[in-house]
Amino acid sequence: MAKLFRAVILGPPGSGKGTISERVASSFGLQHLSSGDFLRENIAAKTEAGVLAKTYIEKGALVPDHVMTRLMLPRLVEMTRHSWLLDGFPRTLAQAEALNSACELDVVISLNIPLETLKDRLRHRWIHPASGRVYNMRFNPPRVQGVDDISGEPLIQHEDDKPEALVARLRHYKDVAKPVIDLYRAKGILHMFSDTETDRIWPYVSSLLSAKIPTDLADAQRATTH
Ligand SMILES: Nc1nc2c(ncn2[C@@H]2O[C@H](COP(=O)(O)OP(=O)(O)O)[C@@H](O)[C@H]2O)c(=O)[nH]1
Ligand SMILES: Nc1ccn([C@@H]2O[C@H](COP(=O)(O)OP(=O)(O)O)[C@@H](O)[C@H]2O)c(=O)n1
Repeated sequence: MAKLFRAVILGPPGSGKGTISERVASSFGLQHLSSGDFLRENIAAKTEAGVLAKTYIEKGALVPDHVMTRLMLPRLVEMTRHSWLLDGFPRTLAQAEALNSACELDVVISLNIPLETLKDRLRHRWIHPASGRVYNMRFNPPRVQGVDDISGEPLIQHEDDKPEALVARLRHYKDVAKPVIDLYRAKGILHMFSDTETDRIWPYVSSLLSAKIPTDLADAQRATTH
């Protein structure tokens, strides 16, 4: 079997992790696992972890490490046979250490986006809750205002994208992320991208992954997509 590829994308809320992850998934065939989407699925399904997580997310707080790792590590075990890109997990040093003991990462992509840009984007972010599809009323608006392009269902704004929760989230992110970034830098797998536009970052991410993804894996993916 071809060697599997493991990547993580780090960045503050609104930095474009979800947007870039979707491009990675469609260009390189990696499975994209968004911890935010997975949490929202658990909240919608009222699982034990979901009910607990909801109380934190509504306050703009992080879900405790033991809840996150208990949710995510079993999900990763289900994806053992796939190459994947993790988005939103790990968020803290404790989560990064738990992930370390479960698997070895090949690449960490870190998005470094100015604070004003983040605030501006999140204010305009709307999602389709059933699918997790993300719109931005300016960057990628839906074809019909307020309505999902595919299902025709109404779009909503996350509780945690509303102004009250937003500022607390952005402030907290930096403190918590720094040791995670330092850990991956020390391991020599960190790749940092700084810009205000996803479209300018994407070509660099794409060429990094083209260089890093093992040729036999890329060949296998080409064979399945053509
Ligand atoms: N204006 C603008 N908006 C962007 C850009 N990249 C992503 N967005 C939007 O910004 C919001 C946050 O992006 P998302 O990928 O959800 O970020 P995440 O929170 O890091 O996963 C979404 O509404 C995106 O559509 C960009 O380059 N410019
Ligand atoms: N590892 C994680 C991931 C998400 N979360 C929570 O879930 C929310 C939504 O996650 P997300 O990844 O969709 O959103 P962003 O905060 O990246 O925009 C976060 O704001 C956190 O409250 C967490 O506590 N810990």
